Amino acid sequence: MGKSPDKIRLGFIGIGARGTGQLALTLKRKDIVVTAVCDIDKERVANASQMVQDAGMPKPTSYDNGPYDYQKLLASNEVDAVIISTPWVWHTPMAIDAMEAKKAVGLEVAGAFDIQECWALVDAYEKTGTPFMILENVAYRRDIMAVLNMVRQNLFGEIIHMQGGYQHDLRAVKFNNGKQLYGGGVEFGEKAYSEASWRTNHSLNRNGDLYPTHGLGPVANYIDNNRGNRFVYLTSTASKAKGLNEYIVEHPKGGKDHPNAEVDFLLGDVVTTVIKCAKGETIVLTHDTNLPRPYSLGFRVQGTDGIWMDLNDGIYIEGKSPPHEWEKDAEYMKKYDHPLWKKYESDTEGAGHGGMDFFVIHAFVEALKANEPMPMDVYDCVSWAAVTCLTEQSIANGSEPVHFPDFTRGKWMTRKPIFGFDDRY
Ligand SMILES: NC(=O)c1ccc[n+]([C@@H]2O[C@H](COP(=O)([O-])OP(=O)(O)OC[C@H]3O[C@@H](n4cnc5c(N)ncnc54)[C@H](O)[C@@H]3O)[C@@H](O)[C@H]2O)c1
Repeated sequence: MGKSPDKIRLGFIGIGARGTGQLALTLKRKDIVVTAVCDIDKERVANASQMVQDAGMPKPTSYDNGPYDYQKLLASNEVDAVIISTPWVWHTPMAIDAMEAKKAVGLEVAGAFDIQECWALVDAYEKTGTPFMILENVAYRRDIMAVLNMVRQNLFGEIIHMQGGYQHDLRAVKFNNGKQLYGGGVEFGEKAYSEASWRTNHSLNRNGDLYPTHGLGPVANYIDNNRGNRFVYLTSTASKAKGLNEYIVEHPKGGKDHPNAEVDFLLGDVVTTVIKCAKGETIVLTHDTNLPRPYSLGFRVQGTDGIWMDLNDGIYIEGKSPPHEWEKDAEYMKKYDHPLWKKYESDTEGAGHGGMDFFVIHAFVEALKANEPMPMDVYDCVSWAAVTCLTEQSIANGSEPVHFPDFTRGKWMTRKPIFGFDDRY
């Protein structure tokens, strides 16, 4: 990969809300140097460049010359790896171009548009052998990793059923006034800023689970997806779509006469999906981003000996817990705390989303330095992301069952689980 002896030379493609956060985290590390920054927004590039210099690194090369300037960054020999944090339509072309240019890829999360796109990612990875990691941060949440320990130590017995989802009131993310990140107006598309300028269009035109990985990635690791198990088929059902319209009509900057009050959003407010796995488990996945609600990913893990849920911080283990009563999970969380969290707790301070964002960058960089497989790889990425286009298909056809392709081409039967087994990353 042509890396410098002890430092990975990183380029950032897309330095908006998420990319800036990832950049700030990365700049705290002594084993990376940020050599290139790229965005179509010149201000964001200038800001990122300044952040890099303020961290004591040399001025990175700026790529801000339009939507394809990232290809120049990829062609340069000043980067070993890239972090891609762009709008969803760019993920696959950028990741494929990066793999072909032999730049290791850390890719932000998204859902897929179609199955061909998923295969194109797999093919590029298999053809080039370039390291690829999907940056699914929730997999590293502290309770999620403690429960991974519990699952592996058989606390719940044989796993039967799991739940998770993206249950996050995004109304103030999907609409703003074109000037600020969250809220302040009911504009989307060209008149809006950050995610409201692109993400909301997906709610307008698509009906499916648009953001599956935060809910699915963590539980997929519990059942060794693509490593002894795999998703076989799903069925999906969408509720009616009302929340976004109501938000526009009731917003002080909106109202029933605002042009956006006429817009018909296709995305059902609550999309519920059931995934059936090869080893017989079921997973219920929820996408719920258009209605008032507190944030909760709604995890549940249930086996022949017990159950855990995050919503009530509750656990019940038959024979250990008082009969038919939830116990609070705090003691279990301490007892089963994952070695990674014990080891790196102090490094997680200030990292986003309760510290879990530290681990996802950490894993990417450490696996690269060690020249070892990424803990969440291209097969994980596509099997989770495929949920989006498969749910669109299921919903469009009256909740019909839709089969997952076997993206591993049979290797799921022999691949060994690696996520969370290593106390380095
Ligand atoms: N893992 C997480 O917790 C998490 C949190 C937030 C966002 N995300 C993901 O991160 C990604 C980015 O989201 P965001 O919130 O930063 O959005 P954003 O709109 O704030 O940032 C996207 C950036 O990409 C830039 N861009 C667009 N086209 C480009 C191109 N062709 N070349 C270079 N730059 C380009 C935009 O100018 C913008 O600065 C999305 O996939 C989103 O789902 C993940």
